[in-house]
Amino acid sequence: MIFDVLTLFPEMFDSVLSYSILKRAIEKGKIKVNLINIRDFSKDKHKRVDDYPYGGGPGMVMMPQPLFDAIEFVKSLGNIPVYYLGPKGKIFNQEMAVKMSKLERIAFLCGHYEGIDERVYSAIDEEISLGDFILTGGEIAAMAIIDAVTRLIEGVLSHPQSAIEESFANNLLEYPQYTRPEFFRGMKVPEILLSGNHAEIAKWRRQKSLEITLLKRPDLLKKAVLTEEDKKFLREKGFDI
Ligand SMILES: C[S@@+](CC[C@H](N)C(=O)[O-])C[C@H]1O[C@@H](n2cnc3c(N)ncnc32)[C@H](O)[C@@H]1O
Repeated sequence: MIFDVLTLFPEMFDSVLSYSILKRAIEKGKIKVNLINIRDFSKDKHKRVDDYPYGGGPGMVMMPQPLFDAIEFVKSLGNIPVYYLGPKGKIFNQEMAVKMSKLERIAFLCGHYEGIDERVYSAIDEEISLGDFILTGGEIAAMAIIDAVTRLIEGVLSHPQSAIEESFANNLLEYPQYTRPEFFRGMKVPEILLSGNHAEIAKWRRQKSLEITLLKRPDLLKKAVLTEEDKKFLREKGFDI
């Protein structure tokens, strides 16, 4: 899968792409991150990409010309959806990550300063937000999304089961995980996990997953695919289903 990233700060991506799963995904040829510097598209003799907002107000706004040209360059490479990363967009989630992971190529436009000239919205496909807060630029949001999507691409994780069991995969939060030692500061690993009884462990994990989701994110349960046994368990815990 190819990610095209339109940014004023391509160097910001260096460290994130040089470690762990993203590094290995690049080495294995599973993903390619094509960093495109928006400044290269500026027709201004000083390579300016921002200007003062009409009507006054603080900060600078990214000018339409370099952004339109950069987006049109990406579009000339193929049928590539261009997502603007901005706080007014649909909030990113695992379902969107799964959909994106099935695409061959996708582009992200990272804003900066006070954001982009409103007319640029006519050139993008959709705006995606990382959450209800303001970032300095879209770069960190693009990195987060690239990371979440890459994990879902076949052959990227050495244990593909991880992506299936992780939180949000089925609109349930993941069950609790433990590792060595068995005892730590008076806290003991649940006995069932030491039993070697895989069927009972699977049952315990499923119930814990339901319990944690009920406690921390009951909103997710409405979208989760639940068995009759799950529903019975949740009813016993007082959930109206
Ligand atoms: C400082 S923000 C501009 C915020 C803008 N003035 C507003 O109030 O909506 C600069 C850039 O950061 C990015 N950004 C900020 N918050 C974001 C979020 N929650 N998700 C994704 N990108 C975000 C956008 O690309 C935006 O153009």
